[in-house]
Amino acid sequence: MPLNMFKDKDGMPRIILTDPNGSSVEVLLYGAQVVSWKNQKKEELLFMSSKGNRKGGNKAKRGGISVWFPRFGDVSSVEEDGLGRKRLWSLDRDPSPLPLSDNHSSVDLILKSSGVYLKTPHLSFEFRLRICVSGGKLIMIPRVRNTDNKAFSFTFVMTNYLSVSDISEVRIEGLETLDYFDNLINRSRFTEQADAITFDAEMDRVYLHSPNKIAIIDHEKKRTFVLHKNAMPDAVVWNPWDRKAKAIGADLGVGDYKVMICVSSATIETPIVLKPCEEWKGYQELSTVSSSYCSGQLDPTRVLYSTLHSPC
Ligand SMILES: O=P(O)(O)OC[C@H]1O[C@@H](O)[C@H](O)[C@@H](O)[C@@H]1O
Repeated sequence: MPLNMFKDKDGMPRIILTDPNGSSVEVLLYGAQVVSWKNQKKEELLFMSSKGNRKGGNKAKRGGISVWFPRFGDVSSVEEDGLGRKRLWSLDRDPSPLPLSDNHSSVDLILKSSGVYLKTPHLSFEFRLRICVSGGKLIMIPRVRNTDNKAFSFTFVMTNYLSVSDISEVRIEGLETLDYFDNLINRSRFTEQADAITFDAEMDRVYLHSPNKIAIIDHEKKRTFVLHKNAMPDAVVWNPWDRKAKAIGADLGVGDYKVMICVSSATIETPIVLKPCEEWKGYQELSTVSSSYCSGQLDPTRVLYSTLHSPC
């Protein structure tokens, strides 16, 4: 299936995957960041910042999908915090044993600790990421292997910046009644009381033990994103709203917060622990359905708890 690899104007290797129905995904090898996901009609489904690159040695723009590994938001270890997004990945020439099926386009990437420069070199891992577009769905399968002779623990987040028409018209279903840490109130723990999550101010929450399907409903666009995940029990919901967007400044446009929502697959509360040679495998699938699937018509048992049929 078509895979087009080229260098962009900054000399950065990029890959474009196109599936038979015309959907496409674009990936930067720097940080293994997905910077575009387009449907058959060539509409962009991911948000990318209208401003320049991030600060602090990260050569990528804010937006798309990127992975936080081996630490998420860990101020005690700036070097390890989001390490995977600050390095150049390689094509994985030996991606077995994941099976492949027809009608998809995929790429396998790898980041090895042996190729990663650290001031405090004590990590030993192989991080593989399969990115696949199939029937318009964007599937990402991360795998982390401990290549050390002692146990290794890590937290993991797959940050999904979704493009929405107007954040005030967005509703998230699947997180109601869950406990969450509120990052805006010193990570205090609360229980969600609302029927669904809606937005009228900054939000930065880690929902715990979330179901494996979450619906992000864009009323104005009459489109619902379905986030389907496995082995990542938490979900981060983030929108900076106007004040934080201004404070972020350099890599986020002032009005960008209105047309984006971050809903991320995560494992934060309980870090993953791998014994020597053990491997962890996650799964994330993003798809869209039309508004017939929107609020009030969501069948929670069918939608939120249905099983996965991965083509990748
Ligand atoms: O830095 P990313 O991956 O774009 O994540 C989006 C945001 O997610 C939030 O949860 C964090 O508190 C922010 O600091 C972060 O910027």
